[in-house]
Amino acid sequence: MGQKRMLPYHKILVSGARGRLGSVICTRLSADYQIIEHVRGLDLSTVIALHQPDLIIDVTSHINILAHIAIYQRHAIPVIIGTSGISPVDARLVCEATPFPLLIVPNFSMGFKTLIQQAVILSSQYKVSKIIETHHNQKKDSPSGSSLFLADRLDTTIESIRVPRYIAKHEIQFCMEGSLITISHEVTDKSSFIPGILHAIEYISSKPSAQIYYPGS
Ligand SMILES: NC(=O)C1=CN([C@@H]2O[C@H](COP(=O)(O)OP(=O)(O)OC[C@H]3O[C@@H](n4cnc5c(N)ncnc54)[C@H](OP(=O)(O)O)[C@@H]3O)[C@@H](O)[C@H]2O)C=CC1
Ligand SMILES: O=C(O)C1=N[C@H](C(=O)O)C[C@H](O)C1
Repeated sequence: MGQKRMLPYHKILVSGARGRLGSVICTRLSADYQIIEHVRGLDLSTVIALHQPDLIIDVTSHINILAHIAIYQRHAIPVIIGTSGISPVDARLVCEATPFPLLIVPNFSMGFKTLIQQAVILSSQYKVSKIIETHHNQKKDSPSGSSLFLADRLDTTIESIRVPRYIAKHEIQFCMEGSLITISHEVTDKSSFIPGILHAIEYISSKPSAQIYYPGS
């Protein structure tokens, strides 16, 4: 009979628990972890002090994320930030000022890391033309968080497109003598974020320093 694997955490607080991504995370993680739901209107610091989670996942909004991070820094509990809208400059400042495990994860989809790796290789041979990011029209921030980090890495511009009933796509165009090369990563099912979230939970349990993190091999 196989032994049950020891889980790295017991009690996970999910801020943004009732949102599109938060609800998928809570459903999946509730099989293995005790989930504390933090929703708008509840004082975040009070909820943390009351429930003493051993890990926090934030999937809320670009408007409040820096204020939430300041609260996490006061409580010094390991935290995974999936919320977009943090600029690469702010992300680096947050990491420098955080002496405990904090992961800023611009994109939980495992394939996104491959997109970055391939883009970096191509950018050494071709001129990067632009990034095009396409998302569902309920998305509140623009450009997407992932495209901000891509643009920072590739030193290029971003075009944003919003479409009803869409999930997410990031494309990078490279140009060469009268032709274009385009590479892209598209999320076709929100469940594709879950393996990356599990990967991030495993990784943060190894107590890394605060960092920008892309799940995947
Ligand atoms: N890293 C990644 O791979 C991914 C990141 N994201 C990012 O995650 C975030 C959430 O996305 P999504 O679930 O689609 O968005 P939703 O708007 O569906 O969900 C966000 C949830 O957070 C709540 N919320 C907003 N502000 C606060 C606050 N101050 N305190 C507590 N709860 C709050 C919202 O409540 P209310 O409805 O009342 O506003 C809502 O329930 C976005 O920044 C998005 O870009 C999304 C997908 C993948
Ligand atoms: O809001 C979304 O949906 C997504 N947000 C993230 C971003 O802004 O980069 C990641 C993914 O593209 C889905």
